Amino acid sequence: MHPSLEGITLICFDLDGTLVDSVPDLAAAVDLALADLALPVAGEARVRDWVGNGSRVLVERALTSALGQPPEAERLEAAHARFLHHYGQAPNARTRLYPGVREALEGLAARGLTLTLVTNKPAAFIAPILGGLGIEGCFARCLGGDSLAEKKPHPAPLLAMSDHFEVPPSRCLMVGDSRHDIAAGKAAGFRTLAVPYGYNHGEPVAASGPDGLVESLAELV
Ligand SMILES: O=C(O)COP(=O)(O)O
Ligand SMILES: [Mg+2]
Repeated sequence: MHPSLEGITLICFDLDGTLVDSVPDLAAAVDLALADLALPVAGEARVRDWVGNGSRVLVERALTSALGQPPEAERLEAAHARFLHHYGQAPNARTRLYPGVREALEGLAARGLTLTLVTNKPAAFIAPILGGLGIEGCFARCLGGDSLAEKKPHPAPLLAMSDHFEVPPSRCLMVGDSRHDIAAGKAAGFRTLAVPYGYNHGEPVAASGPDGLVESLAELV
């Protein structure tokens, strides 16, 4: 048993940058939204550093970069609506599971652990993405960035999982790629585990002080 799992019965997984490399499709939708507004496109490398705080903040960062200043509320709403439209058309065109993810999820579920998903991505995209990759059956419950009033780094969605499954936070593990996952996990009283290969605004996630770090989720099984 991996030391991070000792005493753990419930795991909350982050999605983008932890289970799936979704930046190619996120960047495509951001660029289509920018083009709709006759603004210069951003490209994958920059979008990678902007992911992590949900779709509205992603679009806000893209507009701020394109305009050289923060957007007005009306322009942000228009661009966000265009982003949601485009991303909804093809959330899975180039999105892929990271190596080891499928084996890890299946192995952990087979051991009787309760697996859940807590993403800052809008909830509407969760089922199409998990379904497209064939991993929807691994999760007992999923929450998106708009499922509750608060999203990560707030601990609310993690505590909602702990409450729902009646598992005390000390027996819960948050697994993620960004400082928002680690901060939410710490604030919820969960153990925290980081993966270094995802998106963390260009900084190493180890700087957030997770309880553990694995190069691949396959190490868990
Ligand atoms: O949509 C985002 O900004 C990030 O989503 P995540 O919480 O699954 O990493
Ligand atoms: Mg993430």
